[in-house]
Amino acid sequence: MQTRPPAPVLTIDGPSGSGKGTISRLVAEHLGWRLLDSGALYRAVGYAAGAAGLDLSDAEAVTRCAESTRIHFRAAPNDGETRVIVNGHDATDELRTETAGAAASAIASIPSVRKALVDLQLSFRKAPGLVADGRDMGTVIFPDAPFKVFLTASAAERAKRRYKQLKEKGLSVTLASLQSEIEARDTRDASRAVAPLKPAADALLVDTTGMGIEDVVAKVLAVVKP
Ligand SMILES: Nc1ncnc2c1ncn2[C@@H]1O[C@H](COP(=O)(O)OP(=O)(O)O)[C@@H](O)[C@H]1O
Ligand SMILES: Nc1ccn([C@H]2C[C@H](O)[C@@H](COP(=O)(O)OP(=O)(O)O)O2)c(=O)n1
Repeated sequence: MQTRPPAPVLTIDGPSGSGKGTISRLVAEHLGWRLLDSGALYRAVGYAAGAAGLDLSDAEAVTRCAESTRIHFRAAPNDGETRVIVNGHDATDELRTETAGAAASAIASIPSVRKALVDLQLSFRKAPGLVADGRDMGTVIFPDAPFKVFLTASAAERAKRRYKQLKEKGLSVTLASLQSEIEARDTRDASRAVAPLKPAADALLVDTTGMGIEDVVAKVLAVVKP
């Protein structure tokens, strides 16, 4: 019996505000591939743990929460933002805040929490292909991915982008606090023992500081060969 080769994967890793989400969505649309926003899974677990009143440093309790939380993505009508449904509740709005990002980063440093989310992430790999956005897509979850990119940009530029994005969504934030939150999250994500934020050895590094979105998309698409 012939075994079919696994569906191709393009991994897009990088720090907060480097453009992973935006670029992944545009590239997945262009290729007609599926999309995995792995950060949303960590945000969802952080949110569910908070809603249950758990101490986010209680590894056992948060792991049980990661194992039992039901997370679904639902395409929004009219090409709107994909909704994230956590235990039956549409938590999309709650998940996009910096508080949710910090909670996600905290619970993501617990190895057993990461383990609890592996099978769900692997299940997104289906024909015709997958664009996977996160911190460890190219290093841990899909190490055999044929196409890998690592996006970066200066912390100042990433803070500016996030500021504009959150303001447009009507959230009240300051540039200085965003930059220090982003830097604190970078440090925690890059220094944890398991699956730290770092480029895969075979990833193309793209510094997007000063680059427009269309230029980044073109550069990333050039990595994907038929
Ligand atoms: N190259 C770029 N130039 C300018 N703004 C960008 C660029 N890439 C992304 N953005 C904007 O920056 C914000 C953060 O991007 P996002 O894709 O959410 O980053 P990440 O997923 O890495 O945190 C968004 O508002 C997005 O439109
Ligand atoms: N593959 C992943 C994705 C996210 N995480 C953790 C670490 C990140 O700080 C948080 C939030 O990730 P997310 O990609 O949603 O955040 P940004 O959009 O980059 O600000 O989750 C992770 O550890 N591994």
